[in-house]
Amino acid sequence: MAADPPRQALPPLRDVIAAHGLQASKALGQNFLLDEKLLDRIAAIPGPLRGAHAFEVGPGPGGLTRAILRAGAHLVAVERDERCLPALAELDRAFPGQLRVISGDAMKVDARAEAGDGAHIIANLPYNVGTALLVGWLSAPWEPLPWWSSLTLMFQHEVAERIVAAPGTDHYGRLAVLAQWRGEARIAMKVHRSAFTPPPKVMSAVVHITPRPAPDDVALIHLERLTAAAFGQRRKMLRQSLKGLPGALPALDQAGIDPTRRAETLTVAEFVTLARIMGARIMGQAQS
Ligand SMILES: C[S@@+](CC[C@H](N)C(=O)[O-])C[C@H]1O[C@@H](n2cnc3c(N)ncnc32)[C@H](O)[C@@H]1O
Repeated sequence: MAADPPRQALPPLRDVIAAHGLQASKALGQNFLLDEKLLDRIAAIPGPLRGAHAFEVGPGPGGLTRAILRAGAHLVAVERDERCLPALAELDRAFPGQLRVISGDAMKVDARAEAGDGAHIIANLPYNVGTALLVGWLSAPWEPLPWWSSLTLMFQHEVAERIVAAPGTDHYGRLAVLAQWRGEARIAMKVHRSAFTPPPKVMSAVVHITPRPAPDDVALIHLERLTAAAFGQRRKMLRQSLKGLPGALPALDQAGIDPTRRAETLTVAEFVTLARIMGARIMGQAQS
């Protein structure tokens, strides 16, 4: 379906940055994307957005914001840098009724309350809070799905690799287990550093995550404790790294997992099985 034209012609993003004096701030992780074709491709990753709700962190001068609005979404965008607000107000006028901008820190905003259930989260994330925001969205209650429909998020390439990593690879760790327990995670697009203004030191990638229904008998807390202990000493055998975690060694035995294996060799399904057994044992002890 063709993209919605804005009600009034939009100036090129480079001119928006110049007109509003938006010198990029390193402290705010500002690396802007100005190529509108690239931005339209990113906004297309979640699938058709016409009439959908979307939530964006860090719209900045509004490049990705425009693309999401052109795709027909109703968007709530949270921006910490007040210098960007006039540029975003221009977008509000160009796409009337589609955009609501919240001036503030995304770490303190209740995204679910602001964007509503079913929203697609789409963002070129500031690198300093990107992982914390992701973990927050992945840790949201699953009932049996989370409140959001999908996550389309730009990270530094190394972080993207940690999210999608397979067992037995160097990047496999807590983030991979959490993301892949909760959803289907894939790298949807690699983005060269030269696409950004100013260019960051490293390459970037867009990760797309769609949620899968959570097994209702595994509590996040058990999976977190397990992966923290196991990957805290990732080169050690599980019988060593899990020694201090109550219930973990009997759970290994019950699951038939060789205690001489190392954390990085366990599949996400094996971690989930262990967490389920640990949780059941703790519940059983509490009831006896
Ligand atoms: C990588 S830039 C992306 C800008 C724009 N979306 C783009 O793609 O060109 C990150 C943006 O997040 C904003 N930001 C940084 N920390 C933030 C926070 N805690 N809450 C909300 N926005 C934040 C920055 O001001 C900046 O506009």
